[in-house]
Amino acid sequence: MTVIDEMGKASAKAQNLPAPITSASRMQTNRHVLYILMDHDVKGSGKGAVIGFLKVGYKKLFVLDRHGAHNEVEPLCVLDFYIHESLQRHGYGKELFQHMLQSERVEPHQLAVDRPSEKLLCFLRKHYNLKETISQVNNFVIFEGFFANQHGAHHLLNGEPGGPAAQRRRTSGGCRGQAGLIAQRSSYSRYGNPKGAANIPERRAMGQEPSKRLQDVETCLGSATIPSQDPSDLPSLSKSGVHPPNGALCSSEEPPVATQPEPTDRTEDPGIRAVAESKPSRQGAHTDRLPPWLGSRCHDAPWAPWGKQQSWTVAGVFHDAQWIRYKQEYRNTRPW
Ligand SMILES: CC(=O)SCCNC(=O)CCNC(=O)[C@H](O)C(C)(C)COP(=O)(O)OP(=O)(O)OC[C@H]1O[C@@H](n2cnc3c(N)ncnc32)[C@H](O)[C@@H]1OP(=O)(O)O
Repeated sequence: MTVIDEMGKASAKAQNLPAPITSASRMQTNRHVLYILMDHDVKGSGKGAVIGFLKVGYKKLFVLDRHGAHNEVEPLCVLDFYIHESLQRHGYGKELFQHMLQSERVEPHQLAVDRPSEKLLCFLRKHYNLKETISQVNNFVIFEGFFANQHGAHHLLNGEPGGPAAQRRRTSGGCRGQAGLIAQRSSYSRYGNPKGAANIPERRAMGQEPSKRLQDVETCLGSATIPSQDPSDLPSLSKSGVHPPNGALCSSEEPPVATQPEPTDRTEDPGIRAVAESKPSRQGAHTDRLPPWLGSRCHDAPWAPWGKQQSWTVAGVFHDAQWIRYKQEYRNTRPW
């Protein structure tokens, strides 16, 4: 947990975020999956060192297509990605990302990326030829080809085999947040407490034999270290190999993440839903100005605090333009 917290802090610092968006406590309360790249061969320590991590998870989003129409989708999203400063541009990011793609069984253009940094945009352009973005009004970035695979995404929703993130999405609340996956440079391990191990037979059942090298995270990560932020602290790191010093570097003078106000993941946004559901749908609505993405009734909403404007009822649920906009904004994991 300390290692995850420290990685989250380092990533936030690298991205100039006001607070970490990845921490062990957050991993326990959501269905995201954390891939961690580790080097076991750190000379001297015997504990291994963390090189970086990649956090992904499925999210319901409203995204615009090329015609400006809203689509409600649930893509796999890249939520946080970090390689230690001293090791960037050595190919480790690609190694980790590639492992995630294979493990989740997704193509790069099927992903949505949560407010990508300039470095990540360059990375995606270079390694996956993802250049053309489709403009959105939220902070997620999607690329040309995203809508071509919606059929595949639907399959995942309906129980087709998927990667760890898809499994976690399908897992009932009881197992929520209890399993993750560690990608190590030389071996892959599942991160989880004893209950989390319940997911392993599920992988077998889907014909995906767990690696012979599968281990409990306690044996590989529990004692691992993370390189410090300052590359100058790492004199033994070479361009060709990763050799952080022995016993390095979990120390931090910052207070623990748990004591800082954590950013809220508003994916569920129950408050917004409650407001929407408490409003009755009016009968006798206008039907002549339907938005392109909805084939249903259109209302005025004189009771709305924001005044009279268009609203729609879809499958019996009240919607208006502001609500849609609101939802888009608050589905982002980075509220700032
Ligand atoms: C949704 C999100 O998570 S947004 C946040 C993304 N994370 C960050 O910005 C944190 C800081 N950056 C990093 O941790 C890393 O640079 C990552 C994760 C983006 C990429 O990992 P790396 O190990 O550096 O990638 P890898 O070595 O496989 O590929 C290198 C390519 O990435 C891109 N890249 C990496 N660093 C930079 C940089 N400083 N400036 C511009 N492009 C960069 C380039 O395309 C580079 O290719 P090039 O060297 O030929 O120009």
